[in-house]
Amino acid sequence: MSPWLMGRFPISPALLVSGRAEQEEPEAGAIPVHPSWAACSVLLTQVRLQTQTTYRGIFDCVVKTYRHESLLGFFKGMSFPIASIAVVNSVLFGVYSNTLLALTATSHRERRAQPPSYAHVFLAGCTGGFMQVYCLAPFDLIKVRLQNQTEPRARPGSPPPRYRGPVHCAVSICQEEGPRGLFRGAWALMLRDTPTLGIYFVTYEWLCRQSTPEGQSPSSASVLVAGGFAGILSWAVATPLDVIKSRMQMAGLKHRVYRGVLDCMASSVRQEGLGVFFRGLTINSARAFPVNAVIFLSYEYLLRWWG
Ligand SMILES: CN(C)C(=N)NCCC[C@H](N)C(=O)O
Repeated sequence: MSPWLMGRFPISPALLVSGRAEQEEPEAGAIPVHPSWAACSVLLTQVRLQTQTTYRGIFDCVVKTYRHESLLGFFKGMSFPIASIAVVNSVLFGVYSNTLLALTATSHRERRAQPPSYAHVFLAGCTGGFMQVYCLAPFDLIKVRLQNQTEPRARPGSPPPRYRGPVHCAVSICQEEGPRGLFRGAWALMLRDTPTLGIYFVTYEWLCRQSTPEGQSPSSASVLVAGGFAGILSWAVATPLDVIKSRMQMAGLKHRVYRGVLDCMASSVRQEGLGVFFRGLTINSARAFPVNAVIFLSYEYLLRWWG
């Protein structure tokens, strides 16, 4: 067994009380912890909490998923986001940098001596957010559909899940809902990402400037902290529309028709109250810090090498 799998996350109260965390074979209630599992489970839990009403919270969702679908259940729908992450982030950061270049006529290097105005940073961030929607929308839809499949792994005699994998999911959506079906929820995604990515880059710039002497480049620690907080703040603002986006993406499958973003908002609030907008907020914010700290550090290093 890999050393990572040896670290257990003892879910059952009996294990917590007895402190018997080190056991030979995983048993119901004890979830093996692995970094990749942790990352995937966060994404899956977030999507399920936002679109399904059967879970009482993060803990309940993790335990039920593990019991019904085993450890592999947490990796559902992950191959597409992993394959697409480089493309989507390149579009976002590429459009952001080039828009800032066009607006300020200064290169990345010159920008430390002549920092761009926050209005320019906001505008460039919004443009990046708007443009990334075109490539993010189909990948995100497929991820949400696959992560919402709660069937356990195929066993002889048990009905197969609706989608057998990402390619089958994409082909089925095209056949059943038309090619435009792949862009279901794209309006909500655009409304989510355009302003929040403006906020994301402004927060990052502001925090970097607060912790860096004038004219100097921010240290790696400043970049990590500023990137992490920019991620948390932008996801906190984005969560209400993230819930609506995920529900609209699932609507085609459930043959549920929303007349638009406002209709989806109104019907979700009518049925579940205002709290619906905050579903997945904790988990979104928790994953946002490490993910965005690393994203900004990579961005800064790449610009220093090539900028
Ligand atoms: C609030 N939003 C939408 C963002 N801050 N987006 C940019 C962050 C990208 C990163 N892949 C992430 O998932 O956090």
